[in-house]
Amino acid sequence: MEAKVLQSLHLSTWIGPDSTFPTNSNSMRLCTRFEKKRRVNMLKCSFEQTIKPAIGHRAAGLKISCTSQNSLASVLESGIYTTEEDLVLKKKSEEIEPCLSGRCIYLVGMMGSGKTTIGQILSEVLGYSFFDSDKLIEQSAGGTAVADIFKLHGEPFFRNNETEVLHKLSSMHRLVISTGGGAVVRPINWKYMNKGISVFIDVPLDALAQRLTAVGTESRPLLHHGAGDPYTQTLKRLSKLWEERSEAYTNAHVRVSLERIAAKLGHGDVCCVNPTQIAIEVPLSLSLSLSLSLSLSHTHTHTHTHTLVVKDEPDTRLGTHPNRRLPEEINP
Ligand SMILES: Nc1ncnc2c1ncn2[C@@H]1O[C@H](COP(=O)(O)OP(=O)(O)O)[C@@H](O)[C@H]1O
Ligand SMILES: O=C(O)C1=C[C@@H](OP(=O)(O)O)[C@@H](O)[C@H](O)C1
Repeated sequence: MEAKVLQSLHLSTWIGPDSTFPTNSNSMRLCTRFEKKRRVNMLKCSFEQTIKPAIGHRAAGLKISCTSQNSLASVLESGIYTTEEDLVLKKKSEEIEPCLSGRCIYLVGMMGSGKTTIGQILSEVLGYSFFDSDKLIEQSAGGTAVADIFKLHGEPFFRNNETEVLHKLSSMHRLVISTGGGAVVRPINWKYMNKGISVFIDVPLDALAQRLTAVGTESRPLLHHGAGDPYTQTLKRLSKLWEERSEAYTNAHVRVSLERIAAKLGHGDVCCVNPTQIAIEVPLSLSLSLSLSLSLSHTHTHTHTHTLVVKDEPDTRLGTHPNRRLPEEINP
């Protein structure tokens, strides 16, 4: 990343990639010939997170300060740097956005699969608004946290509110919605989510357990557990929920698989895949699904008008990606 930053600011002529080394998470020092020639003993680049502090969302403000002997630092150059991944995401999102016709994107997946993190990134690049259904439920309960709603009123009360929130959102447009992990279980919720396009973020359970153990399970009442190793307990709870729900996730129009992304990127471990890399896969999967729908329409109808099915009810027969049709009408 550092070398690319420098190149983007045309500093690479005097600072090569081999002359950089990180100092801490948000800065690096540069040792260069420039340093000797101009009697500058340190150059320091500060990376300032300028957009959202989501993991992997690495657009950064770059400020290069130059400290010479016995003098104060001065700013040499500054600019906004965006990683190559951010640019790919932006491009792919811009390509798919007109095909969405304002339809909402519903992210579904198990707890901790990154729906909120990825949803925020996606909404930004699509120019959509972002909603987290859990937050809306909390608002409708007067600011009571999800965990407390479960404790005070029980799960059925929470689920009714969840359905109500999804009902309200279903009449809206240009939203990316992070749904709760259990929203897929009620068929009525699919009736609402199928007004838009649903994307299943599929993350292996052990990776979920690692993430959720790292952040703590306090805010996720279905993962509360008693004694025992937290990782093992969390994995056990997730496995049970997965048994109950895995089929319901196949109702989504497309599936984004972390294992597949990791394999594509040559990572042995799904934990190496950052949220931007996952977000890129959403427009990619959608465009693949759209073009498949298009070719299927060509094959089956031999006409130039392609009407894609709007599904009001869950249909597990079709499964997910790549054959599930999107609720989209395309007129090429
Ligand atoms: N690709 C990723 N790699 C590592 N950690 C992630 C990734 N995506 C999300 N996380 C972390 O996992 C936790 C759960 O993410 P979140 O977006 O809240 O999931 P969800 O909304 O699906 O429950 C958060 O702490 C988040 O920072
Ligand atoms: O899986 C579930 O049933 C739940 C997931 C949570 O949302 P996240 O998936 O955003 O953690 C939240 O809706 C509630 O704790 C129940």
